[in-house]
Amino acid sequence: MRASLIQIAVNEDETVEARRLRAAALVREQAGADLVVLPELWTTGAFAFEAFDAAAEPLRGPTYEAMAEAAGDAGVWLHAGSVPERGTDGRLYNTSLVLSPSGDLAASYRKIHRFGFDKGEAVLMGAGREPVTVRVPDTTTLGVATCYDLRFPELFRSLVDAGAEVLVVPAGWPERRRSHWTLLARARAVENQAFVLACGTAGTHAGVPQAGHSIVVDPWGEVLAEAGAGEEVLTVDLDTAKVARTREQFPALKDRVLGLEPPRQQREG
Ligand SMILES: NC(=O)CCC(=O)C(=O)O
Repeated sequence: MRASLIQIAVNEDETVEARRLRAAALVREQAGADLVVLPELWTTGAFAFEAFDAAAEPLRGPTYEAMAEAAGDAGVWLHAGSVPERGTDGRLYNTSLVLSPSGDLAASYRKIHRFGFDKGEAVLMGAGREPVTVRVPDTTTLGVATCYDLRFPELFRSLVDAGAEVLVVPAGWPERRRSHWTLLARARAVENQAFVLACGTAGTHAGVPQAGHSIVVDPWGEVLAEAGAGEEVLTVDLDTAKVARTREQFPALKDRVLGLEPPRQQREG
């Protein structure tokens, strides 16, 4: 499977509409890839909280339309990153879109773990409740997660339990915590014996410099490719059969012990 991660720059001197056109052109340039990935909330920037409301769109809104056309022209599966979705309940959600080469909406995923503690996304957006996998015919099963989700291993385990072999993580991760990004991407790959494709943004928006450094990790935890800090397309050929080989040769996933008792508190002294 050839995967291309588009680490697009999100800067405030570019309008949402201009960036959408640029992203569509970048997707078209990836013809020949099997899977193309864009980052989290790349229309506004993940930290541009004040922009979410004005840029919010329905699931099949302008970003879906533009990306469906681009995926169709390129003949690729497209994880179009996430958009600020205005749900039919009127709430905002951080929603990822996965499109087939014919432009159909193959899957959507509302980010489960919202970032910001008691500020920003955590208060402005609703939380998703459902982990999502999507089958890419003739190749593999993708498990999807978004940015801050990377810190919650139980979500990834549920994706693996549902058959995921390639974990796709669009993000808008800040430079300030870049060491966590790399470490967590590798940890999720090793513990789940799966590929991790983690696609971040470049540039600076809302005063938050972005880490870039999109990364592709194999099921053994080896880094197959890593981007720099600027706008870049990272293209990697994945030997997807390596997932089954790794799980067979080092069957740690089979040694899981489920349904543990609650921790017993030892009496001190
Ligand atoms: N957009 C995000 O989810 C940011 C996550 C983040 O900055 C962190 O986990 O650290």
